[in-house]
Amino acid sequence: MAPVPVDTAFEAALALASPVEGTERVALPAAPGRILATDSPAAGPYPAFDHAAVDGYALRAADGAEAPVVLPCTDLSLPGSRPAPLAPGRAARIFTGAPIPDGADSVVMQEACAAVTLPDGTPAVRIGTAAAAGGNLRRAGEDMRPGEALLTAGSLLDARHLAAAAAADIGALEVRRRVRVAYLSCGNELLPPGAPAAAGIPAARDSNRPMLAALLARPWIEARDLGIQPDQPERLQAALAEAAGWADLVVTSGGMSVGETDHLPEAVARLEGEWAALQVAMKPGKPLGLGRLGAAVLLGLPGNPYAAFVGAVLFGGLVLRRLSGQPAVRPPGRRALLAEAVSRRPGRTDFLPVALVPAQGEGPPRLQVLGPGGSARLAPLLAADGLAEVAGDLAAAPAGTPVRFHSFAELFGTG
Ligand SMILES: Nc1nc2c(c(=O)[nH]1)N[C@H]1C(S)=C(S)[C@@H](COP(=O)(O)OP(=O)(O)OC[C@H]3O[C@@H](n4cnc5c(N)ncnc54)[C@H](O)[C@@H]3O)O[C@H]1N2
Ligand code: MOO
Repeated sequence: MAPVPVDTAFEAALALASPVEGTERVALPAAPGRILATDSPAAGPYPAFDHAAVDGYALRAADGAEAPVVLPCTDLSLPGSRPAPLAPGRAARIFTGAPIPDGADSVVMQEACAAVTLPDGTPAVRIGTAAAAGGNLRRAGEDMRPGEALLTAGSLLDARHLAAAAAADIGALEVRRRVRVAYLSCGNELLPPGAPAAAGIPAARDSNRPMLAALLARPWIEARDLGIQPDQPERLQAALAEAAGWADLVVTSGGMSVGETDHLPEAVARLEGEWAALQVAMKPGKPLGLGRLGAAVLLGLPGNPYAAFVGAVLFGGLVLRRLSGQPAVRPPGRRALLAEAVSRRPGRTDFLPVALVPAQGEGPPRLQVLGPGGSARLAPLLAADGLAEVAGDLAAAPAGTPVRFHSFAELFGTG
């Protein structure tokens, strides 16, 4: 089969997924990290009422237009109380956040005022600077108005959304149900870290499940670990059937290649699922399985740990975003330049672990490629800031070659 370009593989992955149906209403404390299901307008005005922006004195601007002026001041407005209407020609002591008394339309900061006493003993204030209409006060609804568009469906709810929702008197939000993801590793040679190996049998530590568990540890995802499956079609079939009965997405790693021990395609076929074993023109991550089992999307990642990581963040991330109802587009990255030459042949798109070189002046960020390449290498990732995508059609990649830089924040969906 001819290798498919990376963009074709992204499109094929996207075409398999559609947003999960089902929503739930959650109170704000349970909403962070969930995906908003419906556009949510402001429920109340923010600010909720006209209030003072500073500690000082409320008055009619007209009464303080020409400073200095002394105004009787016997009224008080405290936060959390309702002040009496303010009579003309008078001032009211007011504190930050307290309601503006009816009649007042200006606040003068206390630093520009002095408390004085009139000859008859009445408390008064000497206003030292001219008052401006609307000065030092915040009007109800000047930031958000009830009914006005506020939160957009598909948003991953973070601190900004929560602050705005609460301020606009939204107590609960309609979010999409969690995306259910089941994942497993394939391979007789695999053992979990720390598990004792059988005497004399070389064992490889399963790093792909912990990697996937970490990527899936998001509030909008419900993940189920289906363990390590041996290279036996029946066992794989049983695990996949269990996964597909529950999950929206099933992710496997290993068993994707062409050897006799690679049983995944057969297990999917026996379950009457669809399965396309793509050869993607990328390095690493050439073998990629895309399919469907019942209602679940199937994503088959290569076993090699770096290849599995790249496939998981690129294709897994895209499918997950689509399933979750978030905007889902091919990871865009941003334009950056290779700081040094990379040896390559035209044909496959490279995904390389890179570190941002500290900026020197203007221009796109420059990237240092880390460690020797190889689809099984993990150590170079540890010092990386993201992945560089070197376009497949480039015959060579000298220093200064423009690439797409995918930050880990972008790839992990946290940026
Ligand atoms: N004759 C060919 N052989 C291979 C080809 C090919 O085109 N022709 N492609 C190579 C490429 S590229 C890749 S990538 C791998 C993909 O193989 P599989 O997906 O079938 O993966 P395995 O064979 O099961 O394992 C490969 C490698 O990775 C280790 N592994 C597997 N799972 C895990 C895990 N969960 N945690 C850590 N390490 C894992 C496994 O022990 C092997 O070392 O095929 C090439 N071969
Ligand atoms: O495509 Mo494989 O992932 O190079 O090792």
